[in-house]
Amino acid sequence: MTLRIPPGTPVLTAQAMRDAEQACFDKGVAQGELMERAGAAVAQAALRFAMDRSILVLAGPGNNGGDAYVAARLLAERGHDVTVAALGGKRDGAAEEMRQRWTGNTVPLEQAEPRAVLIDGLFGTGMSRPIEGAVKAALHRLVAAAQFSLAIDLPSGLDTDSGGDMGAARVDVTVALGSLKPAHLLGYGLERCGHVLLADIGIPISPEVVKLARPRLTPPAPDAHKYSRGMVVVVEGEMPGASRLAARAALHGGAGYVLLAGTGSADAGPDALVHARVDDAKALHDLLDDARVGAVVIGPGLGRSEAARAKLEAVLAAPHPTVFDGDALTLLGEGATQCFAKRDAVSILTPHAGEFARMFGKNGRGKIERTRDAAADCGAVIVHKGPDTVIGGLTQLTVANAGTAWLSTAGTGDILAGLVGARLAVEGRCGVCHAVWLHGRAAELAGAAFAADRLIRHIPQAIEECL
Ligand SMILES: NC(=O)C1=CN([C@@H]2O[C@H](COP(=O)(O)OP(=O)(O)OC[C@H]3O[C@@H](n4cnc5c(N)ncnc54)[C@H](O)[C@@H]3O)[C@@H](O)[C@H]2O)[C@@H](O)CC1
Ligand SMILES: [K+]
Repeated sequence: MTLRIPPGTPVLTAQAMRDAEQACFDKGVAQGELMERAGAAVAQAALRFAMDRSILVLAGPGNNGGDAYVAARLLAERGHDVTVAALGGKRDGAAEEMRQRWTGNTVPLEQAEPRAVLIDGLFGTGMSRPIEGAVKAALHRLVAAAQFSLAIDLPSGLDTDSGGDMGAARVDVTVALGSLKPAHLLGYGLERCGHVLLADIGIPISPEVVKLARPRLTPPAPDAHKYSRGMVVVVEGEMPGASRLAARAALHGGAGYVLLAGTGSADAGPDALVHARVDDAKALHDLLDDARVGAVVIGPGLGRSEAARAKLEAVLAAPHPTVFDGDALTLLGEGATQCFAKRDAVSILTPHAGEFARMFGKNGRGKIERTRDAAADCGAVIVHKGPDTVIGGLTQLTVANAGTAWLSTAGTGDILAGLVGARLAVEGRCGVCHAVWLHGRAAELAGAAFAADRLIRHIPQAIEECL
């Protein structure tokens, strides 16, 4: 049982999990065997927290309920006072076998009395519709009255692939079986799952999606110089503070040379930042005619005027890897897919939910699928920001719960754009995920109530932790 979810842990959708289980069955592992392992992992976790308190196990109609019956049996064998609150009668396959092997106290779900410890095995990855009135009421009543609650695989009432709410109650601990699911990291799941533990139940997994890992970074080579370290051009806009934040983040993010292309006024430091006067799109075009440029950042504070649009066009036409953020994304709006699909150079898009919806529309699918599809349509890397950032367009989709809620302050997105630019110039496309991790780690190091400026100071320490 893993107490802290290790870096790079696979994240499987409901279907991918079913496929992985099926591959196990095809190799001759019986369904009952997997269910025994799942129930044993749940019982092991519950034992840690239950002490000698009485336990109520909710057992639903599917295999999540089968796991619940196994856990109930194993806990009762250990001398615990266990009651099962069952939903439905006869089950199928291994779940029915486990129900029959349970010989202890059983009551119908809706008549169950609360106990100190609650184990929720009503629904897992098979949730297909919102939980209905009486069942939902019983679930919420019993979870609220328990001193400690633990969910098997997922809190019942979460949509596995989107983290959408279908009537879930918040539990203290969730034991994820076999792998993480998107709902452990996305949307409502972030709050409803409580502390997530991961139980290895021996199902081989080949992941399409992983949880963001701390990167391993390499220091500059002995013969490095400022240009070989990575040169970043940040395009200054109508709100120069935002682009300065991005430029300073790029400087602290490991780039060798950062050039702010705008008014050319060096009044607002730091002194290491190089200021180039760029009055219009033509001047920007000329500035970008430089093979040493490793990455361009455009969007923070850019504005939405015709002049801003002309600068954006100049950057789009340039051959350099580029981070498109904020106003650059808003200016493109619905035309984004077409525009990026025909761009040859590497494009990294860093939209928040609103910018993403303006470019790619809103539909009912989960954040992982929407990000993956948009990245594929654009031929770009997309960092779909939020407390549950999803990065699509690289070899593996990555989900990050990086940082803290204190990141919800003005300027932190500009800093991420600059940091992505720096890591892109230093390491190429793989640097995108690294930047997201460094940004989150810098937020942890910055502590409470920081202003965005202060976040930048913590980036070098975050980098040092990865060397
Ligand atoms: N497939 C396997 O062999 C294994 C599955 N495992 C467990 O099995 C779970 C998935 O099992 P299932 O696919 O059977 O699905 P679930 O047990 O999550 O639930 C499916 C059942 O609930 C019903 N249902 C769905 N939504 C409902 C609603 N709103 N109201 C009332 N009934 C509803 C369905 O009709 C079906 O009978 C995993 O989360 C995990 O706990 C583990 O035991 C490991 C092995
Ligand atoms: K559950």
